[in-house]
Amino acid sequence: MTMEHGEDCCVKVAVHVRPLIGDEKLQGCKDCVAVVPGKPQVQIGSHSFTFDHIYGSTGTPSVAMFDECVAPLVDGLFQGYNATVLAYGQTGSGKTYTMGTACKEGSHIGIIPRAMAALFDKIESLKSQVEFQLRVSFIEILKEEVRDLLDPTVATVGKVENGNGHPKLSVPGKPLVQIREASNGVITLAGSTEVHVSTRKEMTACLEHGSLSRATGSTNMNNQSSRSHAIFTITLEQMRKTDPIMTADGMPIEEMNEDYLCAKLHLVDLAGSERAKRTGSDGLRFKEGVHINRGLLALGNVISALGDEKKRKEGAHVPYRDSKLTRLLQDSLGGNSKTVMIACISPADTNAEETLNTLKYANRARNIQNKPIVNRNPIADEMKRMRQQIEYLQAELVSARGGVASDDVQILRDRISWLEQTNEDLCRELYYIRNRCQNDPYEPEIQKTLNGFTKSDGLKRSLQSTDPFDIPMTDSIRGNPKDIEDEVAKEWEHTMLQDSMGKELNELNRQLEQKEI
Ligand SMILES: Nc1ncnc2c1ncn2[C@@H]1O[C@H](COP(=O)(O)OP(=O)(O)OP(=O)(O)O)[C@@H](O)[C@H]1O
Repeated sequence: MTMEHGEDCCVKVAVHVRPLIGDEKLQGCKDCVAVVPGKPQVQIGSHSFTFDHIYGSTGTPSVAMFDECVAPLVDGLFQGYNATVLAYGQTGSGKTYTMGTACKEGSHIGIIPRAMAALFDKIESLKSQVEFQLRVSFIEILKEEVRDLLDPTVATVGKVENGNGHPKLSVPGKPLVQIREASNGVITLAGSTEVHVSTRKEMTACLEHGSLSRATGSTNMNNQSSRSHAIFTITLEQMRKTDPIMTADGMPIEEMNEDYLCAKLHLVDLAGSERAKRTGSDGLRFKEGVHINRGLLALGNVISALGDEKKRKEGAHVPYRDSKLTRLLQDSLGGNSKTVMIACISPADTNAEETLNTLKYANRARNIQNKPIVNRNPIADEMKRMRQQIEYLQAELVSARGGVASDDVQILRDRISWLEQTNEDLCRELYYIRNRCQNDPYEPEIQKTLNGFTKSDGLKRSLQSTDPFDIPMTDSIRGNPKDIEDEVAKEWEHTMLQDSMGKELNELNRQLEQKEI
């Protein structure tokens, strides 16, 4: 994916102060957090911090949080910008409540359900001009393992209160989800289920289904404590028709085009930082706590490295590889994403030390600079760049040779025009085939056949989206295997063609560079 508006933009940090809750009131805890009226400033003891927004307590009412912090990110998705919302805080401070990760019908509405509503409202208003495809994935990082919460081969066997945090039965030998970094630096998850959804109801079902599979357990600090970091990701693909550009006398300069954009929204509910003494954890809970704290420490180190202007200018190493969490959030922190961190805090005086730590952590995150970019078809962008380069070279040559354009450059120019046209056709066809796969009852068979091919992981994953709520196919409703094989072969041929076009472009680029010298 390529850069269109590579302007730096800081990670925005909001603080959400929850009210004192039942146990804290029973223990006679006092409120030790003060919000300065009319300012996004919070005080605890002698410490004072300014953030982008403060919600709850005497700050802005929590209901404004979505509109001010998250709605602009949802809008940005439609312009092709990736976004991340990250809830951070001590155990029991309200992260899951704020994100709405454990959403149930009729319960408090958190950020994720509201983001879904905003997304579908916008799709509804644009669907006459733009074609949309939506996919969701939901994973958790538990003890440094990435688990697929939408895995259709995993049977949820009911929530185990005070249990071992694994209320799931997985198929033995099934490989865990792998974190991969593509050559362009984009982080992908190999082997995680991506579910195609077309309604808000379907998306909510994915959130609820995945939340049920998430590892939770009871500790002294929270009787339903999340024992893992959970990431719910919404991928929005758009195919938009752009009008032809005309000259003043009505001649088209550029033909009507199809613009493809793809953006991801990561909604992250981190596990809470905790102290074994206070959570009363031992055995398995203690081990989980050690992993949670290790991941959060690694995240803190990444935030420190990115937030320190001097280190950033010196190009200091950012330790993304120290944990799965930081590796997965590589794009969200210091990368290609518009990011909002919501620091959740408890106002109770018994939590004052942890609250102060959360505020210090969040304060450092404010200094992180990201470079959000518009994510569109990279080959088309590369061609646009080459076309400009050719035009420039041609003009140079024409003036140097007294008005006669070089044959070589003309040949390159024709070749690029052909590649541009072919690429556009392929993209369009690929998009429609994917669309058909999604709506076609034969899809599982296509996927099965696809699995037989040895091809790049990226394509495989993009075609392997499996709906966990699908009813298994019976033999009688399966498609004609010959048609399916033809379909798959066609798709495979497209991929190979695009691949070879990419290589050819690189070669053309190299030739042009030589000519420039
Ligand atoms: N803003 C709020 N208003 C009212 N109650 C809240 C609020 N935030 C959190 N709570 C309550 O506080 C308790 C702890 O919240 P929650 O489970 O969201 O914490 P958490 O930070 O996700 O904890 P953990 O890290 O242990 O998973 C819950 O009972 C929740 O209902």
